[in-house]
Amino acid sequence: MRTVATASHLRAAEEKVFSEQPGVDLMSRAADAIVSVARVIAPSGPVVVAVGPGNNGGDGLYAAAALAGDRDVLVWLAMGTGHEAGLHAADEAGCRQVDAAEATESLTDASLVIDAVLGIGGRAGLPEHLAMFVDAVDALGVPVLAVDLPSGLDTDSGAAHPSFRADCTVTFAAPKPCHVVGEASERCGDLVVVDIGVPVPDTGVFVAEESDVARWWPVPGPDSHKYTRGVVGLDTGSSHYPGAALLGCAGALHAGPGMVRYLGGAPQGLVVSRFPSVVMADGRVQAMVLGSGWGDLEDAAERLAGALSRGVPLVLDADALSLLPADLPPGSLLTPHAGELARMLGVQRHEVDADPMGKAREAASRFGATVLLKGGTQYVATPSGTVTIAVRGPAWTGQAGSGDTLAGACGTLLAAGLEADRAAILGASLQAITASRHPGPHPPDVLASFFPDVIADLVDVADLR
Ligand SMILES: NC(=O)C1=CN([C@@H]2O[C@H](COP(=O)(O)OP(=O)(O)OC[C@H]3O[C@@H](n4cnc5c(N)ncnc54)[C@H](OP(=O)(O)O)[C@@H]3O)[C@@H](O)[C@H]2O)[C@@H](O)CC1
Ligand SMILES: [K+]
Repeated sequence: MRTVATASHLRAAEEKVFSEQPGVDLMSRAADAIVSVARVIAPSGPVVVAVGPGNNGGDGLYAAAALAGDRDVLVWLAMGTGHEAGLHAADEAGCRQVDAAEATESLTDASLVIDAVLGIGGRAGLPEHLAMFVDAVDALGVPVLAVDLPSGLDTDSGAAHPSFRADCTVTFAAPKPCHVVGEASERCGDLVVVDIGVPVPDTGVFVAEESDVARWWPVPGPDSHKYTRGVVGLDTGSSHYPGAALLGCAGALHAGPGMVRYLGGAPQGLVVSRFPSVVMADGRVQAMVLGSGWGDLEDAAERLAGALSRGVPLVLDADALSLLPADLPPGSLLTPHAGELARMLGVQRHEVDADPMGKAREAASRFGATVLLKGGTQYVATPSGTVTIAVRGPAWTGQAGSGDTLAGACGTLLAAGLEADRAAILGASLQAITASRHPGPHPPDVLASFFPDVIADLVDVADLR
């Protein structure tokens, strides 16, 4: 996992470095990293560097100077001025300064555009002349390497302001919110996080990576059997929504449980004919999943009370989220989407949309349980206040039933003994990674059927480390 830091976190950390190590040259370290990545993306050919007035531009100018040793480098002062010492270095190294028209014309031959206009000091959006340049870059498909972040984005949010669209972003010390949440994260391309000697501040916000999923996945050992691997009970679905039972079972089974018991109100024959390994008899379970596809079941409160009396961690999804008891069993997980979270907190949906991380954290604190806020960006908030953003996937998973399979998968992971936050991070990330590796409009149960291959591949790679 990586810590996510805001612009002000980073500024405070950088100031500390400057006060403790006067004269330290962070900019040249940043420039070295940009040059290394630029050479990988575009080993030869002319480079156009769009430069802004601040230190982000300074990074770009020193990188331009280094690249000019063996290729044509054109420098465009996109805001009219640039970092003085960096500009001197670029001039000395033979970079050619161009105006907006020449920068745009030169795109036809360019192998790479380096966006060093604005970084963490930038205000969101782009002036008209830069927006036109970005349109030209996009139209010609020239690869873009963004320095720190694609200029135009707001460092601290996922909002889709007019901005560069990078193929790769080289950022320093830690990912910022714009790299990992919302539509902004889609503009960053591949993210390379470089250590330039600025210590990563403790923010309590993290982003999960595929390697975390691989390392934390509960792989059975030589002496494992079905009860040690974990038995998950599903009280999901109903006669009105029998499909939810199948979707929950699909998610739970394909995440690798020791056993799935189906204890809900959908026709048992339906479940067993589709999933013959699912056991219909009640008995011992190590975790329960409740609520998906309940609709307005008359005995919902009794069902929840019965599950609570087992004293095992619960995944409470969908309709069970409107019945939250005062005391949830330790290790329980709530899996609302934004609308459900708004209802849980008694606020409007737009308030959740405006501050999804804050609202997920508020709910975790209020209900004393881990909260997985589902959506394009998935937040896992714990009662202690930490928030982890799950691995992001394509929007193919935005469809009815995805939440039911996800709740099933999280139930399997809780039954395996994982803490609720790990179970949520792994379940949500697994679904996203699977959708990335098997893109297309697969229904949620079909997508879940690819989980085993993806898990096996992830775990195999982890074994080799
Ligand atoms: N600190 C360090 O040690 C290190 C920092 N590093 C690098 O520095 C970057 C941060 O540098 P920074 O603080 O100079 O801010 P930066 O993003 O270059 O922009 C500020 C300038 O842009 C202007 N401006 C802003 N928005 C605008 C707009 N929409 N339209 C037009 N103008 C706009 C703004 O003008 P003002 O607001 O003052 O009017 C100001 O002149 C960071 O991202 C990283 O790349 C690395 O070298 C590692 C070491
Ligand atoms: K930039």
